[in-house]
Amino acid sequence: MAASASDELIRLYDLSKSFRLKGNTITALENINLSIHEGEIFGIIGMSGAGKSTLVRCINFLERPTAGGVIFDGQDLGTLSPAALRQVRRQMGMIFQQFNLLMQRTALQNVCFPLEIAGISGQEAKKRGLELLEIVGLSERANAYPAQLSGGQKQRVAIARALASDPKVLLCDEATSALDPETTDAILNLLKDLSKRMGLTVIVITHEMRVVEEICSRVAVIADHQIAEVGTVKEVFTQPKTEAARRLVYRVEGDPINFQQTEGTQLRITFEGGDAFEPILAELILETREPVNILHADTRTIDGCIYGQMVIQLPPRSDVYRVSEYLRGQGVAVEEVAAHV
Ligand SMILES: Nc1ncnc2c1ncn2[C@@H]1O[C@H](COP(=O)(O)OP(=O)(O)OP(=O)(O)O)[C@@H](O)[C@H]1O
Repeated sequence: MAASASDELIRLYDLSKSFRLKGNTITALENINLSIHEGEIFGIIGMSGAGKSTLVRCINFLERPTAGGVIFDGQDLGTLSPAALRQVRRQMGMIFQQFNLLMQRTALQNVCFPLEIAGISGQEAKKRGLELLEIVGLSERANAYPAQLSGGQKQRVAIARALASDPKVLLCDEATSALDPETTDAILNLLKDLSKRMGLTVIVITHEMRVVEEICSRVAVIADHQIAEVGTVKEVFTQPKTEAARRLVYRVEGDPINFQQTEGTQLRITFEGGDAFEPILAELILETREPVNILHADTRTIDGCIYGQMVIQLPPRSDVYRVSEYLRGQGVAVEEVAAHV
């Protein structure tokens, strides 16, 4: 669904950021233009050093852009007084890879901290803090100290704390990068749920493609400090247009496959949104009685549909025509990439 201009929560315009370091100028971001809509989960991906963290810190003006600016909910942050900027920042929660909890305070006290700073009374802050811990599924650990919590639990506390000021957007800087895959899934589900239930806009900075696949609706690829590509996750992950996006999405440059030395015939199968490949291959083997060997697979499941490529090998003297026709009949594109007898 196309977003209307009124859906826009954040606009970055002509934004550049450079740092001065020992007489040298280091460019972190160059001429970034980006619009983020209310209620969406937006991913920002890029190689290390591309400028992702700087971008997120410019969004909430922890870093002031060197040129261009940020419009948040209709207000140009560069024009605000320090007090007005502090007010706006309260609408932008942030979570980090290392959680950044206060170690001498319990989970509940951590969540209450921003409420107390905002002048809310102890009793009221405690009540709200407990509600927030309930929302993130951690009520029973309210009195535990961070050292007594697992990584996933610490991140839940950090999320509850970030939600305390009732923000419009949650900025997540590599928020799941220190977590194991199972805990990552649990945190991603929580973020998805919060976005859906509270209409929260979430911006996810990550180097993990699967995080973007799992929760984001749109994604921007940053390369060499600029936006290389922006689009829906489906568009960017299935048909990356730039080399930078291809490198990230496929994790390789150019054509990743070279199995010229392998015996038999190799077929490249391209999936463009059909059902999972396991049943297709199982049926293929049953139907044609050919022993198919998977040489390479780089596929992704998005919205329950499969995209990407796979190279299969058939032994010498196989009925390649029959196998190809069977696969085409299942709606996948097939192309012979090598044949050796
Ligand atoms: N405070 C700073 N002073 C000087 N240079 C900086 C500063 N912050 C970032 N940079 C530089 O800006 C560039 C972008 O850094 P940034 O941390 O935004 O990249 P990143 O994409 O988040 O990388 P990573 O994934 O490794 O965290 C890098 O060259 C970095 O060294």
